[in-house]
Amino acid sequence: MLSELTANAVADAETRRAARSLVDVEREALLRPAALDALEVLHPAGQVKVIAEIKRSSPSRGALAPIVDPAALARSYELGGASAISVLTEGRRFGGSLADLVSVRAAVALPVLRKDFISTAYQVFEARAAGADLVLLIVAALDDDALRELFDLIVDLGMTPLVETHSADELDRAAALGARLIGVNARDLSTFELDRDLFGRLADRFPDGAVRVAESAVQSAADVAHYRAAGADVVLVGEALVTGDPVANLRAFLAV
Ligand SMILES: O=C(O)c1ccccc1NCC(=O)[C@H](O)[C@H](O)COP(=O)(O)O
Repeated sequence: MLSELTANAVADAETRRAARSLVDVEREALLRPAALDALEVLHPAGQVKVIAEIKRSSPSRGALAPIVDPAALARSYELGGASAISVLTEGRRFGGSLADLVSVRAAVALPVLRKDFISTAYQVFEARAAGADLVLLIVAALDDDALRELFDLIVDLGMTPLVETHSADELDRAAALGARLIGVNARDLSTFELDRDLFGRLADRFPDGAVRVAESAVQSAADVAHYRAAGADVVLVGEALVTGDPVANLRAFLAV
């Protein structure tokens, strides 16, 4: 599933590239105002922080919510106390787009994450051109050379890589990169199985000084408390926010 999602994302980026060349996208990326400092915003604090996700549908759950106005949802997230917004820009299985990211960027003052299956420099330049401050890199989808190249490009463009892992070996690879914002996704991206305890089992392997992000499987404040007790600085939440009351849920999560 992960290799299919990544291959589809590359094919879709190639289609966009036929209309908008790498040179054009690079120019747009370099003309953008500087990215927000997501590491400063997500820095560990006395309270857990939330990255709130715009997620219309998913391979594991199908349609989740008919989000007609992602900018309005992002403003609700900001009102509810989210520290950053994740925008799923993958179109085929998640129903997202770069247009969603552009409208969210214009609507909020928070850092915005491009959440997609990134494996080419073109996709990174697209992210910055659309106004992203953070870009997701999924360790399982990239070999070490690609991971290094994309990580360095994201940093060179002034953005922050969120390096996503799902095993001890992947966490070690993220640490070797020098990643300072590292996620452990409870969801196995190939089988869709959820393991809320994975974060806790890997928590000791995070490098010193890294911001620890627990991704996926938050349905309630109790789940946030579970991740927090295991050492999470930040939780990344999608489904529970798009299917429930985003402001009320965020406030409940932040009260943990
Ligand atoms: O959500 C999926 O079904 C999925 C399947 C395959 C690859 C990625 C997938 N989701 C991306 C994410 O990691 C989540 O959207 C994100 O962590 C939020 O998860 P949740 O709060 O459980 O919606």
